[in-house]
Amino acid sequence: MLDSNLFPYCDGTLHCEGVSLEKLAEEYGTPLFVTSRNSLINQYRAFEKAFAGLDHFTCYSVKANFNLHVIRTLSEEGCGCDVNSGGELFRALQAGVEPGKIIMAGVGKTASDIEYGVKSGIVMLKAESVSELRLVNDVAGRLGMKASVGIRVNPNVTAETHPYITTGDSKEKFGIDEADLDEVFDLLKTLEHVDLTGLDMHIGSQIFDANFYEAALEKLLDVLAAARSAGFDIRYFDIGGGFPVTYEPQKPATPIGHFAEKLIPLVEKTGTTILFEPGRFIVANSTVLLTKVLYRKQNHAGKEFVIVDAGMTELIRPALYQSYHEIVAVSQHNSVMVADIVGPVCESGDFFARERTVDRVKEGEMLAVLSAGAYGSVMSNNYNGRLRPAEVMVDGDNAKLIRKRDSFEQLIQNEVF
Ligand SMILES: Cc1ncc(COP(=O)(O)O)c(C=O)c1O
Ligand SMILES: N[C@@H](CCCC[NH3+])C(=O)O
Repeated sequence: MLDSNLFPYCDGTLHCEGVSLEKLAEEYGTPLFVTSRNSLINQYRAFEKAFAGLDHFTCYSVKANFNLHVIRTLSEEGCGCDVNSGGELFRALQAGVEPGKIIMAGVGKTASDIEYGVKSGIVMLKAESVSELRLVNDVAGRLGMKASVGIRVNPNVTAETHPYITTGDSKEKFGIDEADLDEVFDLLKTLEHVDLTGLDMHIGSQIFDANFYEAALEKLLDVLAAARSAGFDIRYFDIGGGFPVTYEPQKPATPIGHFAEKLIPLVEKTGTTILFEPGRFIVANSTVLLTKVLYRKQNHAGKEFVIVDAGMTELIRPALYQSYHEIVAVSQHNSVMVADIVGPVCESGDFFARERTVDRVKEGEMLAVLSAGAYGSVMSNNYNGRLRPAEVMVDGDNAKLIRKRDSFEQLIQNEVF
């Protein structure tokens, strides 16, 4: 749900901060992602305020939105980064984030991801299997270095969220089972190029109930005690991300302060720096996807379709997770209709909303798909020969292009023909 202070209607037109979305669509075309810089800053500060009493460091999970300007805006506020691959590490470093503020996750890191992380001197690589620990040791040994490593523990806690984004259950591929950790500690004592510095969990995304964190943390605290009694100097205790946002006004997210109240007492006496990896919480509601109504049509069954110029190629969340995104007209209307809002892609799953009451827009008018800042642009693709959209960041009355629209030439540039 948008912050109406940052996305207000002025003279009947939706704005991002001080800039009219109509004007942005005219200047940059559609589909277009428009991000409020101050929304990013406000969310980061709200997170920091909630956990202010705790010795912690926040590493924004760049997988949610890896645009260089988004990363840089947060990094200028003092935030670090959580990256999931060499490619994301490259982005974070390019955006100017210091390696000493970066941690690396990833269930399938390659030797080159690991080498890049170790060479760059990041804070901690989070290992997710025994084989990975051995590989990290080999890579670091070859480099003549010692790698700072955290173990991602799979706490076997099934957080209630969409099944595709729950990650702390033992049915999922993530992390190392608690039951295997004694063996892991024994192995680590033999690995000369690995320094176990942290423990880590991440139980999923868009989690409303803090009890799931509590249940997982209790297990991670047992692991901390076991690691210490095995002689390891654990400095980082990483709780992951997953903090929720409101997509539907009828389903408001649990406030971040509630998570802080529940979690701080559990971890404040660990004698470690607590790491957080929020992604969605920081970026989801910072961005709208602007799209133009190409056609309207009714079929004989009385169904109304609004065909827009953005689709699952720009925002795949409704197709992949049946996610709800609010949709509003950029020019205010005073009458509504029930329609399917669908994209141009040749897939029946290419819709933003079905049977939704929306403003009675006409062809050529603009819609804004809200809460498109997390897992939006980053998951966009060129299926159907679609051009990934441009992105604009607004700060007060200023708008800046932060990503150009793909071109036809880019569609074939890597093909050897
Ligand atoms: C390891 C890890 N950390 C952090 C995140 C960010 O999650 P969210 O965007 O829900 O905060 C994810 C994604 O779920 C993740 O896999
Ligand atoms: N892409 C998912 C979130 C994935 C979280 C990454 N582990 C979404 O849009 O909700």
